[in-house]
Amino acid sequence: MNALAATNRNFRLASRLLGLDSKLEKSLLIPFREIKVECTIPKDDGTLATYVGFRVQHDNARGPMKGGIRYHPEVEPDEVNALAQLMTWKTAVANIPYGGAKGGIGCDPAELSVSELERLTRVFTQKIHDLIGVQTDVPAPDMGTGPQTMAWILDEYSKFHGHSPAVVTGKPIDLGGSLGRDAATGRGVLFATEALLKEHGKSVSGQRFVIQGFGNVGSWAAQLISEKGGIVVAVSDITGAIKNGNGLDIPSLLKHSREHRGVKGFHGGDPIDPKSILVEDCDVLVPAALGGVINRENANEIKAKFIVEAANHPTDPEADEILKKRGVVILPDIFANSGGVTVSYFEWVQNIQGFMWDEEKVNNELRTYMTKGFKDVKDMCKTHNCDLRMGAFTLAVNRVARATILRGWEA
Ligand SMILES: NC(=O)C1=CN([C@@H]2O[C@H](COP(=O)(O)OP(=O)(O)OC[C@H]3O[C@@H](n4cnc5c(N)ncnc54)[C@H](OP(=O)(O)O)[C@@H]3O)[C@@H](O)[C@H]2O)C=CC1
Ligand SMILES: O=C(O)CCC(=O)C(=O)O
Repeated sequence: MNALAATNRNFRLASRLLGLDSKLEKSLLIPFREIKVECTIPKDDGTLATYVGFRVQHDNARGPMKGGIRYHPEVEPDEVNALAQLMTWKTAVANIPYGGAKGGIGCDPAELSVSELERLTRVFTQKIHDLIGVQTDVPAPDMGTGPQTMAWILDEYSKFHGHSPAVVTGKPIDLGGSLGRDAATGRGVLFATEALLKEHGKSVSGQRFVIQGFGNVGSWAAQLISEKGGIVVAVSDITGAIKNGNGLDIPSLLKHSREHRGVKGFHGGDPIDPKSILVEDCDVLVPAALGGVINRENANEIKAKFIVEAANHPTDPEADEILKKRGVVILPDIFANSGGVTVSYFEWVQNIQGFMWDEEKVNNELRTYMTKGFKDVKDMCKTHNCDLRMGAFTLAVNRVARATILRGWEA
């Protein structure tokens, strides 16, 4: 099942649990706007190259649409649509005043030079600048993008609209970024995991973790989990996978990964087949890379008791069913990785206020939001006698439906 079909299915299940009117259901599913643009840039060697960029704005009933921009070879319209819809539900679970959007460019950032990436980002921004804005649609980083990408978008957007730091989040601190945003998704994953484990009479300390992906989210999650006494026994990225049953030394692995552009070759563990990372023995599995990686091919082999979805839609519905029957507890993406967009919200608030918070305030507020989010999800699980994914979906869909009804349908 592709990402969009899977996301639509989860939405429809939640809608049925809530007893939503079928017309409202349909209206909540259809995106507000889908943008597709062709971005042609001169490469460093003088030849021209064309890339296709997307921005899907899913829903704005609760506020400006919000979501990352992904640079990855597999970016395609259905997936961007699914990710945009997930952002609508994620901002609603977090209870921050946003709707949902997502964007992406089909490209391999590892094969582009820094100046090619800058040209591509600027052309993309030129094509969408009229459709994004501080109160309309606020992009942020996702896979393959980061603070530098946001700085280029900010600069290009500001040429048309005047200096507008709040038009993107996840910016460099020197351009109005928030302290704590870089680590926020990983820190949110830690807070979410703490809340989940506490519910089961456990703590992070002493639990064995496996993490797929060692980019922004995976590497921060690994660092913060290990600082809390969690034992990270295996990690993978695109270059390979490594394992150490006694726990990987995460600070050394981070240093190695920065110096060698990947985890491959790290001497503090044994290399393993990256394909086996998800089925390695552990207590908590943290997928923090691509979508759809947990599916019917591997769901029966997964050893973890808990799955914390740091990536977006890592688990497809067939795997969800298999894992549920096997008693594996899944903390869904729209709650587990909401720390990133929550601190993006704090960044936007700081930009609008023109006042910078210290990092302690950012992290404390994040903990408050994540703790409240977990309680709200659990309350919905009780109300609807459902699992955590449906708890999160019913919470979100109900909030967005209420806002939509309150705003009215008059033309
Ligand atoms: N950044 C954010 O704030 C948020 C991100 N997310 C989600 O988290 C996930 C990761 O995003 P982010 O950390 O930002 O992205 P990054 O680009 O920073 O990192 C992605 C990581 O995944 C690795 N990777 C890519 N393909 C594979 C593969 N086939 N097997 C194993 N590892 C792979 C990459 O390896 P390499 O570096 O070697 O290419 C890299 O380590 C995505 O699903 C994203 O949507 C969710 C919420 C917020
Ligand atoms: O920080 C943001 O605005 C969005 C991050 C994002 O794309 C996500 O949560 O998937």
